[in-house]
Amino acid sequence: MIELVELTKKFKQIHAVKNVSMFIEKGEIVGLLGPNGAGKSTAISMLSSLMEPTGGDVRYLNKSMLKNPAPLRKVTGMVPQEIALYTELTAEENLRFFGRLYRLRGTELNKKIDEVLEQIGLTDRRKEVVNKFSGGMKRRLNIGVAMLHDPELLIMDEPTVGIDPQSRNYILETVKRLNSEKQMTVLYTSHYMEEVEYLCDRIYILDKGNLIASGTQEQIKSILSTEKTILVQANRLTDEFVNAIKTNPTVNRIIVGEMEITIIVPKEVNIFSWLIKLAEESGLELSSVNIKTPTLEDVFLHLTGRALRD
Ligand SMILES: Nc1ncnc2c1ncn2[C@@H]1O[C@H](COP(=O)(O)OP(=O)(O)OP(=O)(O)O)[C@@H](O)[C@H]1O
Repeated sequence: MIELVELTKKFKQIHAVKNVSMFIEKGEIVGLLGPNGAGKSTAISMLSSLMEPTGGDVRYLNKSMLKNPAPLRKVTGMVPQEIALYTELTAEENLRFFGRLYRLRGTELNKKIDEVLEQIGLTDRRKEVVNKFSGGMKRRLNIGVAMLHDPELLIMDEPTVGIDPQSRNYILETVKRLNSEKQMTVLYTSHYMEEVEYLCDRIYILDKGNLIASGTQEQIKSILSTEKTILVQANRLTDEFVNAIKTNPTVNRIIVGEMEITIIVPKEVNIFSWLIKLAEESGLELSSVNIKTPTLEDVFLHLTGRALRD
């Protein structure tokens, strides 16, 4: 349905997106995962023709959209990261205002407003002004605005940042529902790997403007098939303990949290008993040592040496 072909964006000093190629098939939920500043917003701004690329192409149904983006715009709903609503107006008035911009009128508009309010779970709050809404409700209304013209493709730019867990859950479930009931195609950008793991059929991982991995979750995780991840939790950590692990030649990578350490070693390496002995020698009490099944976070760590949320 949509293809990004070697898409590039350079700002003066910054090469924000470097030769990124992606495709989105009809009916898929595709994830674009990467830490802050990875280039996700820049990539989707180019995809939705809000920003001109420095190089490359955006194609919709095999036609370039760079000179004439109208066909793609018509079928795209964009949920921006920033809330774009009139806070003095009610939920319903906002939808009416934006619906008119999409040239909806009369009963068609009323019907659409009712349908969207239902989908975002704000039917009973429709008469309330937006500045009384919680962050999560504003985000839901922001999504509703993008759905007014029945888009085939919904592009969501980190739609759950800074909201309460309940609203976040609601948004994730709404995306799933729209996809399964209305066959809506979704491009979902996030730096929360668990959201992308939960929602997406296929995933692209972006870091510093580069696409560093892509495929289904299984394909991406198979990058780690030669390694395993060990999670060590302790009541406290000491430099001595951490340094000993860091300098163990069988350890490929390590990430240190406040009370836990993630260690990546080759699959065949067994450092369980060594770790326990080391903890004893360092006077640490370990609360658990577990082998984790790989997550996308582990893949990111493996590929970049950094945590996704650094
Ligand atoms: N208009 C701009 N002018 C200059 N630099 C920019 C501009 N927009 C983005 N950048 C830079 O491009 C890089 C990628 O930013 P982008 O917003 O696309 O990342 P992101 O993955 O969406 O991260 P975030 O989650 O923080 O929005 C960053 O280094 C950013 O500072």
